[in-house]
Amino acid sequence: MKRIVLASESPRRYHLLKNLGLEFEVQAPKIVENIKEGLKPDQQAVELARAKAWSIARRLHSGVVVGADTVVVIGESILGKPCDRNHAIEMLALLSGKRHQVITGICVIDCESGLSLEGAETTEVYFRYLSREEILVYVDSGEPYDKAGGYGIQGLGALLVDRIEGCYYNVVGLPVARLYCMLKQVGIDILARGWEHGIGLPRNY
Ligand SMILES: Cc1cn([C@H]2C[C@H](O)[C@@H](COP(=O)(O)OP(=O)(O)OP(=O)(O)O)O2)c(=O)[nH]c1=O
Repeated sequence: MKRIVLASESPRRYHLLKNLGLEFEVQAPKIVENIKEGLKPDQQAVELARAKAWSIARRLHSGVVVGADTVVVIGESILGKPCDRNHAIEMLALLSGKRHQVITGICVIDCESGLSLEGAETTEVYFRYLSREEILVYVDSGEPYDKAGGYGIQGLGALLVDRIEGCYYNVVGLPVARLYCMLKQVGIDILARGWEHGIGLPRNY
């Protein structure tokens, strides 16, 4: 069984993988998240996912490393995490009543063969019109700060979202179905592993 290393400090990515019944290790990626000029948003997300994965993979001789990076895109702007309260308020005001894209880049590296797979998944997210009051109350919940675009769809941020098109898990930071297909290409079948270990919903769920 190949060892899997998640190159991420994101608690969301950890829980999404854990929910699939996967055994894996976590190592914090060591990169400075510099955005290169001239790259399209999906290319930027992949570039950062690749840098995170390689920062761990270059020290390993075996196993498979997974890196990911999530950005929010609205028009020409790419939103990362807000740096302070005003920045969070600004981001949410920008997203209010509009459609934006959440893009997660993923990179999977098989350390033994050096094979590297990468891709970007896009989900369209439509926000409700948010009142100033709603934005302020939401920001003061503290939820926006460690999240791209300044919201978390998996938490109170669900109340800001009218609807989405595409993968929900992609918005939370890891498109698990896409990752499943990538891991299969390096010889890891999450579905079969979970089944072997009796992971899955109870019959009457
Ligand atoms: C839009 C959105 C983003 N996010 C999160 C997912 C990512 O963790 C984060 C974007 O930051 P990232 O830089 O992609 O990841 P990270 O810094 O949290 O973790 P690491 O680099 O160690 O892997 O925003 C949510 O949790 N919910 C949401 O609805």
